[in-house]
Amino acid sequence: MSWSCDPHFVSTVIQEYAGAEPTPSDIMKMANTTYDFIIVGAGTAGAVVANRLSEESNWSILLLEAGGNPTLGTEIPSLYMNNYGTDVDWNFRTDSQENACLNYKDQKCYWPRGKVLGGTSSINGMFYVRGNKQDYDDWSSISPDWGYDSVLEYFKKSEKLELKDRYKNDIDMKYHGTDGYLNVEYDSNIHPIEQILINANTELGSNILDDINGDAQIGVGKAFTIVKNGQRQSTSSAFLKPIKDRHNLHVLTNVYVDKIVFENFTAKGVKVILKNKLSATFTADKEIILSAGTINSPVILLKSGLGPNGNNNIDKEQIKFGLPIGENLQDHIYAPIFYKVRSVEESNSLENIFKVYYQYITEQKGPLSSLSPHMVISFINTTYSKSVTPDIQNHFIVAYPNQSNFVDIFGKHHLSRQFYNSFVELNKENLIIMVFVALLRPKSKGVIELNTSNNMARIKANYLINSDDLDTLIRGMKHAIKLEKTDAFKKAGLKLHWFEIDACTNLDKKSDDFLKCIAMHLTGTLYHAVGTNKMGLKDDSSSVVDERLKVKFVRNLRVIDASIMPDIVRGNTMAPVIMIAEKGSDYIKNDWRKK
Ligand SMILES: Cc1cc2nc3c(=O)[nH]c(=O)nc-3n(C[C@H](O)[C@H](O)[C@H](O)COP(=O)(O)OP(=O)(O)OC[C@H]3O[C@@H](n4cnc5c(N)ncnc54)[C@H](O)[C@@H]3O)c2cc1C
Repeated sequence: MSWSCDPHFVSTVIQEYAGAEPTPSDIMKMANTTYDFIIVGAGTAGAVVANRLSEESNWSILLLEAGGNPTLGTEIPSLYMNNYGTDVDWNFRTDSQENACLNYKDQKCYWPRGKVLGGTSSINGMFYVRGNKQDYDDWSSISPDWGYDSVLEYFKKSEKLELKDRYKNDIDMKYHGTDGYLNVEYDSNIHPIEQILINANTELGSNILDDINGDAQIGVGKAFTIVKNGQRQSTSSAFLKPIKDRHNLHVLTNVYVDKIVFENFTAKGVKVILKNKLSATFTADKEIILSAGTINSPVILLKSGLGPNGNNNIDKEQIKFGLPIGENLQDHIYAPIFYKVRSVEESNSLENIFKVYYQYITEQKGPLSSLSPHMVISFINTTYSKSVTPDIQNHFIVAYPNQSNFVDIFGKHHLSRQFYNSFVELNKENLIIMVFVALLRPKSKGVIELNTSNNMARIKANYLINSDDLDTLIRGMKHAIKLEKTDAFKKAGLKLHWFEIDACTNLDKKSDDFLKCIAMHLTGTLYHAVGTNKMGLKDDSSSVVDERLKVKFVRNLRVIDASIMPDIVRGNTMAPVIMIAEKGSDYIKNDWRKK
């Protein structure tokens, strides 16, 4: 194909991180251009794939994103939860749950997802955690290529680890890269509250981990984050911004991809819908890569007619295959345990707010620039303490007195008024620590379906439908309750606090039934949904993509994002998605360089 460069659309228009929003005449012009590759979704994975494929200067790449450009809110680390419910959030809600989220409006759980360049890496909590070695060794039954030793090289490839001097000797660089695009930071300053949490966890038997992504995972420590000089490093800022001068990459924002267009079982292009409802088709000579995430990648495949029963509302001429698209949905849910201590520390006084913003604007330092004091995490195994694979992960979230943004956040989740009001009341004169006790390997699985009334996703999360999951959560909650008896918590005056939940009021607080009730009513999610386009062996009828991430039964179509995970990893999911994107890009390069 002859590739001529249109200066209006070259990726230089990203300027900082800005993609171009096409006008109708741009679209007509571009729709007549055939690209080598089209990537759907400039999110966590899509931005990485766009970078790696455009390294081949004779390939032309079109990256399409439904959302717009990053905002101030997406760039300031400690404001990340303030993005919930804004224009940069898809704002999904699950179907009503039977066993979970019972204290939320209509028993629906809220699922934020990034609708912006960088996708969910632009609105997430920035924790850089890779999971357990065993996770990947289990995936190696699909192909040895996915075993830990192999994927470690891809984790390292994207990473640029920044270490403060005093930590240099504590980190084994065998596990880390220093030349990648993604700045990963280990904040060496330990906040006094973080120190209390580390001390309390060690009293309960946890080892201190200097490196949660190193040799061992079980223990307690501070997480690494994707922050650089006090600013978020989304995959947009890390992987797109530095290559804005590459002329073979076009990045378009506010373009919604509706479906894949096939000819003779071969993916040929994508049909898109613009903000003004205009539609157009872009074509690709080599491949289409779906990186629209766990919810929307399956939706696009379902709308394209590849799902179970060929899916109802598909044009008659579309091909029908019956792949198990949308199944195998897994997520990390948590039950919260609350601690309180009376405190006069006032973070919300006007004077303090001015000081904090001024410090951030002038120096990019201070409370807005990092996730401290929320950075401690711990991994435990609740049945066998010497195990190397955890079943519970704990996050520790701190609310200073009168911390109004937590209240906003509960509001956006549609938690009940009763809970919301009692949290505000308690938070007036108390610092609150929320221990999010998260289940790492849920047996309950959900499904993403196509809602034919609006052509959007229908999320059947099915949380806690397998009773083993509740049992594991309860063991985790009991562990978190033991923190109250530690010297570290006693010295700090931290006391367990149970919020009144009507359905649980009459239960004995020491009973499993009470803990079950709390877990089912105050369920939260770490927002780690994965697995809806499962990777599997060729003859595995429960899988959608093969070990090279190609969609089965068709040609020139791949999925590269969180949806391909066969089983959820035992840790946060962003770093694994970036690894998957690095690896998937190499598969594409190897396949097409040969031709
Ligand atoms: C609030 C929150 C906090 C989190 N915190 C952490 C954390 O601290 N650490 C961690 O490891 N993980 C965290 N996660 C999870 C992690 O961020 C995600 O698992 C990961 O980013 C998913 O990457 P992805 O590429 O699969 O999808 P995404 O990053 O969501 O990318 C999908 C992209 O496709 C675009 N898109 C979707 N549909 C279309 C369409 N039809 N047409 C065009 N474009 C489309 C989207 O707008 C988006 O840009 C968090 C998630 C959330 C929501």
